[in-house]
Amino acid sequence: MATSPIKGNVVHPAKFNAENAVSARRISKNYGAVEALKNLSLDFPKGQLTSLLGPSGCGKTTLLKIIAGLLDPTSGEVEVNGRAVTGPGPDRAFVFQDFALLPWANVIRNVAFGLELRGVAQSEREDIAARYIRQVGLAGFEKSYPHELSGGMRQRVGLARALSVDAQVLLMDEPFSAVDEQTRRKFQEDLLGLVANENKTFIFVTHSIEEAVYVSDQIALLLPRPSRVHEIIRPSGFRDKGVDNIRRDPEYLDIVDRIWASLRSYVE
Ligand SMILES: Nc1ncnc2c1ncn2[C@@H]1O[C@H](COP(=O)(O)OP(=O)(O)OP(=O)(O)O)[C@@H](O)[C@H]1O
Repeated sequence: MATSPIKGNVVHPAKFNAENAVSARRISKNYGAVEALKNLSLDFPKGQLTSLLGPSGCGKTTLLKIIAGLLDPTSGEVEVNGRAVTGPGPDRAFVFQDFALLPWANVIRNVAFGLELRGVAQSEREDIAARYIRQVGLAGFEKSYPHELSGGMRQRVGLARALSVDAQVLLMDEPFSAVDEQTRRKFQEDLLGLVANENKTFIFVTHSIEEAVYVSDQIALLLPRPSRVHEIIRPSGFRDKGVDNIRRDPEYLDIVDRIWASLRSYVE
């Protein structure tokens, strides 16, 4: 198992030395006879975005749910800021693939829902929700209902809800898979802005190699089931070159190729 950064990438020293917000240690997870994860260890640096990338069914969602505290590992443990995870907690927020919005509640109530569950007073939670609704580009839609919104807008509501509870760790399970390509690219750009400005730790599951390379400070390549970390890649050289230049940057293209070379054996 190689868990060192791929040689040849320029690693931003400040980012490389960052402390870890989340550490998964020797995680195994069996579903009956199915071994999903086996002895998987991975650190998630604070304030950075780590993507989990790997063949379908390798256990990415399982790992995310274990970190969220929604699922117990068969063995091993997860620490968030040095404290062992024993269940869901306010330090982590989950952005679901299917948005998980309340159909009977308008946008502001949906965004404020996490705060409502935490007992925050209505005027305060609506102020906070309104701020994040603006931040994700949904100003003017506060009173709309989920069925009146496009898939991309619903995804933004889910993101605003996760941001508004002010969790330090955001867990995102293929958050952009249900939207069209243009919307997806815009989300990816916006996500880079959030990572830069919000000082939160993002853990991001995606099937897309290009998406992982575009948005990530760190990419963990997982092996097929029973899964563990095959390789850790830290793209860094193109991060400051502007969102429009990333996709034609030689380092970006090189990393995309190398990941594909690594993963293609599992799909052939
Ligand atoms: N509740 C469950 N009961 C039994 N097996 C399960 C359960 N949940 C997941 N699995 C199995 O565990 C393995 C890992 O599943 P998981 O959903 O974590 O993978 P994934 O990498 O997220 O998949 P994908 O990329 O297709 O979304 C798969 O083989 C899956 O069939």
